Amino acid sequence: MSNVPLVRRAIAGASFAHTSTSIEVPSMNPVGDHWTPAALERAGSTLKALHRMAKRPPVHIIFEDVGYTVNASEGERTILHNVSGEFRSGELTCILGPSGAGKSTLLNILAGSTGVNGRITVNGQARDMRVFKKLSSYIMQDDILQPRLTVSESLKIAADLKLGSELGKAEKELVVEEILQTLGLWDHRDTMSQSLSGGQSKRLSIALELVNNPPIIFLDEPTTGLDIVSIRQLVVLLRLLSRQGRTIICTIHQPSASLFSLFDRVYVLSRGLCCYQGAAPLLVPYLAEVGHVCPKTHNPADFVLETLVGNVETAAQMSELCQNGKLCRTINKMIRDGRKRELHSYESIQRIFTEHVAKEQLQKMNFPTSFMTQFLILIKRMFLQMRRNSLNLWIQLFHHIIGALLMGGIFFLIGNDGNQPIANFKFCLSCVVFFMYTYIMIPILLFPTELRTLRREYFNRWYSLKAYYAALTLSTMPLLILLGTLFIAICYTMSGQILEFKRFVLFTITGLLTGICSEGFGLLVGSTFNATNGSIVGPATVAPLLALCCYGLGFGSHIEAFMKFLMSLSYLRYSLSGFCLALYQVK
Ligand SMILES: Nc1ncnc2c1ncn2[C@@H]1O[C@H](COP(=O)(O)OP(=O)(O)OP(=O)(O)O)[C@@H](O)[C@H]1O
Repeated sequence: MSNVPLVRRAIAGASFAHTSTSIEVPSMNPVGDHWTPAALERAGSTLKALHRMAKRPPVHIIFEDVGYTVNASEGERTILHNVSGEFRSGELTCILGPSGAGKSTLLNILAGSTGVNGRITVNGQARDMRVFKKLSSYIMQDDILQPRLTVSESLKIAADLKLGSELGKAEKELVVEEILQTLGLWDHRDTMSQSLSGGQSKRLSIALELVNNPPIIFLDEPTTGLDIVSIRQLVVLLRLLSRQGRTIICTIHQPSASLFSLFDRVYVLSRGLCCYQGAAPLLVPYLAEVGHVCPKTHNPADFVLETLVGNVETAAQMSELCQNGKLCRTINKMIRDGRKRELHSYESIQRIFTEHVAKEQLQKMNFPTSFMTQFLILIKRMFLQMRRNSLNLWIQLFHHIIGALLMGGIFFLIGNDGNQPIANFKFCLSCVVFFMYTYIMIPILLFPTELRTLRREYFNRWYSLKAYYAALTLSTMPLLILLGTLFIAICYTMSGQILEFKRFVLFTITGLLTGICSEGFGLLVGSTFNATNGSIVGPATVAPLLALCCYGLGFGSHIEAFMKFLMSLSYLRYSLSGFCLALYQVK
């Protein structure tokens, strides 16, 4: 990291544009060491460097009378009752409240969920989701990282996808280095994501979204599953990032007293009502105003939650006092800091995105990179992960070899025996069943896990679904072709079929096409159901297709029109015909 200058004073003020008196300088750095001179220099320099890279304008969100209703089994249910509030750039805000209060719902709405009443403005202008999506990142509670990529590989791929041609290769590498340093992941840059600890994984999730330097970051329960030390490290890190002008909003469960004081702004929700909004130190006096005096030795965060859970009336009372979020309690110093001076107008944000791109182009350009670039990066990532999952490859290889040997053994040399056409037909049917079940079950079992990563990356506009689907389908193709051909080569020869090149190729193509169609069907099931339900729904759905594929054998031409229609829906029927024609069609 010789290319990153050491600027000690950055931590003390230069890069902390919004430091206010109520907030102390954190006592630990993001990697958990005490603030030794070296750590100060390292954090200061990288923050400054990140700041230099930060070309995004600060963003200030105001929401007014936001209501959200869902259709539940018991009828319409209001989750948010016309709440208001504001989140400012340069501040770390936490949304606090008892379980079921509506915290995640509010966060999702602010991040872009639709079907909401009320008004949301960004820097004083009505929010344009097209622009807002490019400004914000959402880090989910149960983020799944790419398990078989190292930390730096994951970040490089994120940089390639999210920065596109905005920066050159060398600059992207510098950005990756800086982020790794800032987030305390430099020493773990060559560690596989699956081997990271909970805190490190969370930091990597943040690092991945920091690559394109979004001015707004939403985090849903970022501290869940972490120990107290990791939680503190994470919150300190979020605070440091907010100091560079970012708007950081997170939901959180019961922060400790010391952690609570690290937040600049607290937004308390209960029963879908805003009960308090403002500076963390002003919460205790506010509670006293409504008759709930927090004992000196008590954690204010615990106290407010206990008060709200234990007393149904209190939520309404507190909500009335703060006008359901319209009134905000701030410390004078925070206002005096003059956040206005660096708040760009919303038009200026739009200008940043439109200055190089014509408006019509912008409408089409939903993603930072072209379809082809996304496809190439994704397919490379998929191949790399596949290559590293050698156990999976061995299992699939053995499955195909053992399956082929069994099939060849059962139907040994029946292909050349003119007395056994039915046995040969059964051989073809067995091949249909093998390709169908093998390739349906792989995506049903594996895709639900992958789907969580896909949701995060797609929601954060890394790539289009078209590019992902194309890469996913093509990435499995080489293995399918290789293993499918190996399977057919073994059982075709063992079962004594006619050794003609054309017949063998047609037989193989039929098997491979069956596998491809089954994989597509498996993806449909895998993206709709979880692995448990999918492994019931998948086989249960293809069983009728299998029955339809041999229905009508020996009926002659007397098949009802309706059954003919149903039979035509079974892709397995075409597979069976394909196998039989390859073996029996006279040239
Ligand atoms: N689509 C939906 N249908 C029915 N109820 C819903 C729906 N979405 C959310 N809810 C309900 O709305 C309430 C608020 O949910 P939300 O996930 O926002 O709570 P939360 O404050 O984040 O809770 P927790 O801290 O436990 O995660 C909950 O009672 C939840 O059951």
